[in-house]
Amino acid sequence: MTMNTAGKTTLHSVVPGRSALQKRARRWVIKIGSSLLTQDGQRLDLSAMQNFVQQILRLRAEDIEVVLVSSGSVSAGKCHLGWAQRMTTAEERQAAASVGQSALIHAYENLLAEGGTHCGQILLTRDNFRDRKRLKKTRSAIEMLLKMQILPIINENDAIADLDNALGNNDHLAALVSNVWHADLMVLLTDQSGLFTADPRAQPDAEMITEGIAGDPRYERMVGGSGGTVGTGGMLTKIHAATHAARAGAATLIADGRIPDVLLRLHKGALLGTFLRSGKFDRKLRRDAWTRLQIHHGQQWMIHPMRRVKNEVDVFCSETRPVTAIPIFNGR
Ligand SMILES: Nc1ncnc2c1ncn2[C@@H]1O[C@H](COP(=O)(O)OP(=O)(O)O)[C@@H](O)[C@H]1O
Ligand SMILES: N[C@@H](CCC(=O)OP(=O)(O)O)C(=O)O
Repeated sequence: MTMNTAGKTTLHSVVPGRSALQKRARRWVIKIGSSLLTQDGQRLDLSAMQNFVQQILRLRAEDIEVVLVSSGSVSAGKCHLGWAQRMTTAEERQAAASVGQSALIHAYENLLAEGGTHCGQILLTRDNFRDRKRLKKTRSAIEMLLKMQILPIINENDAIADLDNALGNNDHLAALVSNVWHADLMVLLTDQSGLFTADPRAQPDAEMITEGIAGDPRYERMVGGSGGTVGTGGMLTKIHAATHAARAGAATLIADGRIPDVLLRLHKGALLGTFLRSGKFDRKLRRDAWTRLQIHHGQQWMIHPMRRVKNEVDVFCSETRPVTAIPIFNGR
């Protein structure tokens, strides 16, 4: 913050830090990858699922709306069918997804019932995002469930997806859902701490990126494929998803879902994982969010209205001596 001789206070940086953004995000899309939901890519890991469900219920108790995008149907189906071998045809994958999806949703429903609530399953393909009418239908399905305090659990409809309508991975699906539903934050939970400068399985000395801008072209050169046997897209689909979600203003967090209470800690502003800002959201914040400034005059704090000039905030003060100013975000 600087002050010129005319007694004009200019606040140069009005975009809050990631911690503040995490605390303020009210609409979360949370995507959980197969590697976190299954034990070694085999049967569903019910205790891990219970842990995620409990965290989501606690977020909801804090007035956060949550939409869950859950992978796991193909792995669960393979296990149910006793298929140890690798699937070779698209039809086998479809069958595994069909069987596994019902097991997956049954497990979620049982876990949510313990918390006195339900889930609503929504299975989508690319077709559901093709035109305005179908987009509206997708959004209204999500919103109705939320209004009824039911947790929407979304997956790709792999049982019927074909070359024309397949999305291919749930990172992409989570980004589409974030855009349709106007999420503030998309959390991609995976089996690594975040995005590293190289695949940490191949390069153990790679460093984690803690914060950046979604769409930064340097990230594409850092990622390798999926490291495990169950995940599909690796980090590449996650950074593409972040770029996509950012277009509608959602920030993305890529974090390790095995960290105890990871979602709750993120909500408290903890600096875990990789935070990828949406440039669009930042611009919107500069434009809309700061409504007044609290300014320290002598012994008193006073509220000043403010004036915006381009992307900066100007405040006229009656006094010429330096002041301390705290921006007020949307009235808070
Ligand atoms: N630059 C990178 N940073 C972190 N992980 C990476 C990177 N490049 C590739 N990966 C791999 O991506 C994997 C996570 O993606 P994936 O297996 O598809 O998980 P999920 O099932 O959670 O979507 C990691 O286990 C890791 O080996
Ligand atoms: N729709 C598929 C998951 C596809 C997918 O993106 O998997 P992952 O990389 O583990 O998140 C399933 O339910 O098995």
